[in-house]
Amino acid sequence: MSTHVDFPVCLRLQGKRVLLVGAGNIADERGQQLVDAGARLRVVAPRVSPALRRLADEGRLELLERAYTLGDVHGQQLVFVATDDRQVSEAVAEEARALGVWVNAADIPELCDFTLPSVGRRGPIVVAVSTSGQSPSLARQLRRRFLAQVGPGHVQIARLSGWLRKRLPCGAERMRLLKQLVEGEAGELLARGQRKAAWARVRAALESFGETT
Ligand SMILES: C[C@@]1(CC(=O)O)C2=NC(=C\c3[nH]c(c(CCC(=O)O)c3CC(=O)O)Cc3[nH]c(c(CC(=O)O)c3CCC(=O)O)/C=C3\N/C(=C\2)[C@@H](CCC(=O)O)[C@]3(C)CC(=O)O)/[C@H]1CCC(=O)O
Ligand SMILES: NC(=O)c1ccc[n+]([C@@H]2O[C@H](COP(=O)([O-])OP(=O)(O)OC[C@H]3O[C@@H](n4cnc5c(N)ncnc54)[C@H](O)[C@@H]3O)[C@@H](O)[C@H]2O)c1
Repeated sequence: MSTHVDFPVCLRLQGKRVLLVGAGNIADERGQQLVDAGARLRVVAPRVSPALRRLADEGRLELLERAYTLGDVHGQQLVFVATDDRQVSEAVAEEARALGVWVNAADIPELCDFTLPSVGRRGPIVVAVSTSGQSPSLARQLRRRFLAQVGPGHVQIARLSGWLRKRLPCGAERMRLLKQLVEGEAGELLARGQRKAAWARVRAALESFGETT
């Protein structure tokens, strides 16, 4: 039995050049997620799903309606392949590897430099479950279960924390305050949906911000 474990990262794809080869069922969701993440996406495929065509019409991705050809990976920073032709996936992965560009081939682990976890989102919170390639079905089931535990209060805490970290100078005092926001009373109140009471606690904490530094 394989003992390897995959290493999780969260990529910041804003403005990055990403190639997606294939534009069918699987590519559909990938394309949407990549565009949402701000990637400069180029899609290459002879058959194109209506959703990907719509994104192209809206100018959110570049569409090349033709088969993959050697050279397509050149200049790209990340590559996804989701075709129904194993030989094409192999050719794309080979070109990517020759150029040192990371590649994911849907459902073909041996061609993957990275795999995709099962992902769910609530605002800025991302729940991602990987089974290191052992059971994608289990990854999906666990992801659904974990995501159900993330409530609107958690999203508010994350957003509030993000807002505060932009405005308060970093340092021990800010760290204490932001930790308190999650672990203390304000966090509990927000998680229970008691926004007004939570805000009162946050305001009080903000008023005393800096007093102990
Ligand atoms: C999580 C998810 C993300 C995504 O694709 O977006 C994803 N597969 C999903 C679903 C899914 N895929 C498959 C089934 C059928 C049941 C089953 O096999 O369990 C289901 C379940 C379903 O469809 O319900 C078949 C399958 N998948 C792979 C193989 C090849 C092999 O195992 O050798 C085969 C057999 C093909 C065959 O038999 O021919 C391989 C991979 N699939 C991965 C990711 C990577 C490892 C993830 C991990 O570490 O857990 C990895 C290694 C490479 C990659 O694709 O990146 C997505 C969940 C979407 C969601 O959350 O809704
Ligand atoms: N991860 C998952 O959850 C999952 C589930 C089902 C299937 N799959 C696998 O994903 C792959 C794609 O499945 P699908 O349902 O999206 O297939 P699909 O038939 O809907 O789409 C295939 C796409 O590949 C394109 N293509 C074919 N030859 C090409 C070439 N030479 N150059 C560029 N593009 C080319 C087609 O134009 C089409 O857009 C299959 O290998 C399938 O086994 C993955």
